[in-house]
Amino acid sequence: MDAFRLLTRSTKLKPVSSATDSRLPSTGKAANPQLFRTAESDSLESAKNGKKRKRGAAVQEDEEDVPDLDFFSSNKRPATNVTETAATTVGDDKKVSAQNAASDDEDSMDEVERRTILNSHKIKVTDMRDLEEIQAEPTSTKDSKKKKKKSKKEEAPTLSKKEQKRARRLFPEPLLNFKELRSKYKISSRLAENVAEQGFTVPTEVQLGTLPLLLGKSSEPDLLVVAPTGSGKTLSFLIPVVNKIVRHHHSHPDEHGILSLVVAPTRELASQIVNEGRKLVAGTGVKITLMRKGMRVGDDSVADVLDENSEESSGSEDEDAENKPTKERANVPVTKSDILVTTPLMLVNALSANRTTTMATLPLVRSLVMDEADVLLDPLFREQTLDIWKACSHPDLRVGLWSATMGSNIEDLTKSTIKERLEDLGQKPSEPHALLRLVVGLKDSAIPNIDHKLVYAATEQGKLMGLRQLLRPAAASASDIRLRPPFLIFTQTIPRAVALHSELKYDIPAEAGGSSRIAVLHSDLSDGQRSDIMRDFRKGEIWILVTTDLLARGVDFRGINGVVNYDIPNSAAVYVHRVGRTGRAGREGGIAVTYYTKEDIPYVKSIANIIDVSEKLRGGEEGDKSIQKWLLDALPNLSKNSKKDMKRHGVKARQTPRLADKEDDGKGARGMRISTKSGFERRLENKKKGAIAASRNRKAAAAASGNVSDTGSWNGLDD
Ligand SMILES: Nc1ncnc2c1ncn2[C@@H]1O[C@H](COP(=O)(O)OP(=O)(O)OP(=O)(O)O)[C@@H](O)[C@H]1O
Repeated sequence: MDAFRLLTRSTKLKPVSSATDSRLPSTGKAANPQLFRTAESDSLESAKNGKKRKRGAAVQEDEEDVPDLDFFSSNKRPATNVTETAATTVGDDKKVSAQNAASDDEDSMDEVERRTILNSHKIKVTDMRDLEEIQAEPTSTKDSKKKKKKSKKEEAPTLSKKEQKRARRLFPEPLLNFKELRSKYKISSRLAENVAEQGFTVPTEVQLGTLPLLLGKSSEPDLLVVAPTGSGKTLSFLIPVVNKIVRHHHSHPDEHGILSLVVAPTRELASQIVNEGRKLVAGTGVKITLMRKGMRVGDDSVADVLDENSEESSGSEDEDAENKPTKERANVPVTKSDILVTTPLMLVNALSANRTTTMATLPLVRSLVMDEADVLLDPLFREQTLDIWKACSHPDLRVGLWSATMGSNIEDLTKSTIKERLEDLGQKPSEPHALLRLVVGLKDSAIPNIDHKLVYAATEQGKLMGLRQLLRPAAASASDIRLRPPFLIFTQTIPRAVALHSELKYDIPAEAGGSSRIAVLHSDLSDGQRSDIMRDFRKGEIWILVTTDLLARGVDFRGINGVVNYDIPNSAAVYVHRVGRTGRAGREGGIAVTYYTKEDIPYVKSIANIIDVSEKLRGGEEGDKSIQKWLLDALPNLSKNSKKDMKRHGVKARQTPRLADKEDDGKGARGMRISTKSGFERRLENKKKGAIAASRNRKAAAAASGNVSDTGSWNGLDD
């Protein structure tokens, strides 16, 4: 069914060419999910891949005879780790050999090849530690290296900032194709099969860069990753996590408990990660669970464990646990899972009996993944996230922080927390390891494969009219925006999302499915309602979803064609995440429409800048740019304090009516309000009111003079 055609009703629109159609995200996967590449790296990679394929056959044969498990038997990794080799690089990045860690076979690339590939995919890897720390690191087995390091240490103070930067830069071996996961990085064969079953053809940039770092022979680093929205970060952190657990199960068959934690800011994202994880763990013996209220997860002596499979299939365990009185809760079984995926508050509550006791520890956790790490470490979630981090008390814990945006304050916080945690523990990790940062593309920028439309709508009414044009393309001739469902509409607050949904719900014609095609999703709904709406939107039964920033981050609706910022986002980072819900995995043709009004003008510059950078990243002619230089120059800059205030509260006049009413007497807020009745209901009501008023007037007029006057009018929206 063509949703767009139905929505256009009988209006005659220019037929959309199949060429345009085929560029829509909803029409399917992109041929290549990579966002950045050059002809040079393409040919180099295919040359390497060609060579690999030939060898791959031989590797495959070998593997037939080798029992899977051998790869994971307590193999103490060689000491040629990223850290120590990074130390030898000071002042001479040509000698960077950290990258060689995974490349001691004949296939390994030389440094020029690695640089070429990494640079053309815009991948930048940096050792984040202080130079002194890099240099002071305990050495490997070789004395010569020791000597070398010592002499480098002496040289360090003389290095300029630029030289230090260069010294920190690393060029690790990239992953050329998914087969290498097995042939070169020796991941579990079942896990490799599960990856292959997903049918991906080429690794995305973030996979190409991070998987060798996390799976290579070097000591696994702590890792900060900044990579574009929709670029496949989930797979990048899940594959190593699952593989590490498979290996752990073989080396420590008696150790059971939560070995990996994945923390995400929303329930929707956490549940999506579990679904992705389930595809990867099938048949590996690894279990992955979504944290639910009432689950017991801490360092608990209760031996009674809950079988994950039965728990997942019945789906009633959490409700039961929640409803149990406290006394009985002590007997609620401990969840039996290797990977727990959770939102911060839910886990903190579970570990501290809703903040009534000190936090229990999670002593077995070896990997802590923070997805959307910048928001997890933002003031809103920071305390909870840090509590969880510190509750992971194993000295060999590795952390991964992943997002499409990451402020430098997050990097500093990460460094200090890693230090503090080890000091508090009074123990050292069994292997020294690095803290690396990997950035794909330009930090904090929007993906280049979508079209941005920044639309001045002057007033709230203007925005509503603009949106109606998108919903009913009958009037589309007035604008050049053609947004086909499915799409998302973001508002600043829950009441505005609810009101906008009511306003629009009868705008979809009955023959197109009527009001069931549009829904609203926000955090005031019950968990069940939220899951149902997510399911129906994914299934294509809901075409337009009005929501808040609850869905701005992480959620992957593969084929959505666009995003409408009905209310401007509170920050540039939120813009990057919201618009990143379209254009996933390299899909072309996604559109991001942002409306702004008079009140928004002070806040628009940061968004205009993001659009400008994204269009520059995309390349193309100067004339193709949607943000003209004069606009950028004309828009006012926002002070630091106002930015902070905006980030916290959004546009003041759009805050929830009560708060805004208090502060400005309600006048401003009224102007910014979206009616909570649908346009249809309001029209009916106004008609009725008009009819009553008209009849009253008629009676009065007739009584007075026998004339008829028509004063019945309404101030609703034009449509
Ligand atoms: N190598 C690949 N080739 C094609 N598609 C891929 C590949 N890797 C992942 N994907 C798909 O890309 C989509 C986006 O992946 P994912 O949700 O992990 O993105 P993300 O980087 O976490 O985005 P966000 O920053 O928005 O959270 C998913 O549908 C995933 O299945």
